[in-house]
Amino acid sequence: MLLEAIGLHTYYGSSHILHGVNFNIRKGEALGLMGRNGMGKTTLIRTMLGFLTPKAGGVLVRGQRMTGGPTHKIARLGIAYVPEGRGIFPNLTVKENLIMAARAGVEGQREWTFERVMATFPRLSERLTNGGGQLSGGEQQMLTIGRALMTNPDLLILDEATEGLAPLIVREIWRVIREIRDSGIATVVVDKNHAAVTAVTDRSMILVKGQVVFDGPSEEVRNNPELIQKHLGV
Ligand SMILES: Nc1ncnc2c1ncn2[C@@H]1O[C@H](COP(=O)(O)OP(=O)(O)OP(=O)(O)O)[C@@H](O)[C@H]1O
Repeated sequence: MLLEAIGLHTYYGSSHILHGVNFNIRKGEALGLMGRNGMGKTTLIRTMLGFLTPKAGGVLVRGQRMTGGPTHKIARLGIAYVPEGRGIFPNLTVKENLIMAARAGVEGQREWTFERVMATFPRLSERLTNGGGQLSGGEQQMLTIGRALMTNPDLLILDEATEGLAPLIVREIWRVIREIRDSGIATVVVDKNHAAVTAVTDRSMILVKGQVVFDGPSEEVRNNPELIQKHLGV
């Protein structure tokens, strides 16, 4: 198992957000994490990455106990995170942003090179000498994903990667997510678009008020309009 959470209870101050959440993902698996606003998706991710320490429950990364972090050690175990909003260096060029992030994966793999990232994001290859801060929102999102890929992760976690972007860019991001999945990197995709999520993932989880109400094949979500209406519908 790449990443596993057992019985997580996470709080912000006195608000109890996660109520005994179990989570797991294995190598190469593509998992959709869904639920309406405020149901705890980001809190779950942030707890598993060590940014938050749960009051009860545990986090295992590659079978090692990593509850509460440290986050940099979890990242070094091959877990890359693309947070909501963006994480780039605005004063560095696109090329510098990418090169700075480069490293071999946990098993020494270097499949995601600068050249491969360029081939995946042709748009970025036209902006190499631009500062990160000069890019459009969509391009910044691509650069954030590109930086994550440069670390040759075994698991990539994408939190609302398409949020607020133009339709054309959104389509391109979904294409890239598919490509990443097909390259064998495990992915956790958090997104409001359940049709798109279930189309690119094998398995889906649905959170309601900090509890897992569904964990099963994405196909089952796709074919169950009632489930969608009840837990995901607007
Ligand atoms: N830093 C914080 N301090 C206090 N409460 C918070 C904090 N961050 C989130 N919350 C609350 O925790 C709950 C879960 O939020 P979370 O961001 O995990 O939900 P989410 O499912 O990711 O939704 P969204 O799609 O809105 O990001 C919400 O009620 C939110 O208001």
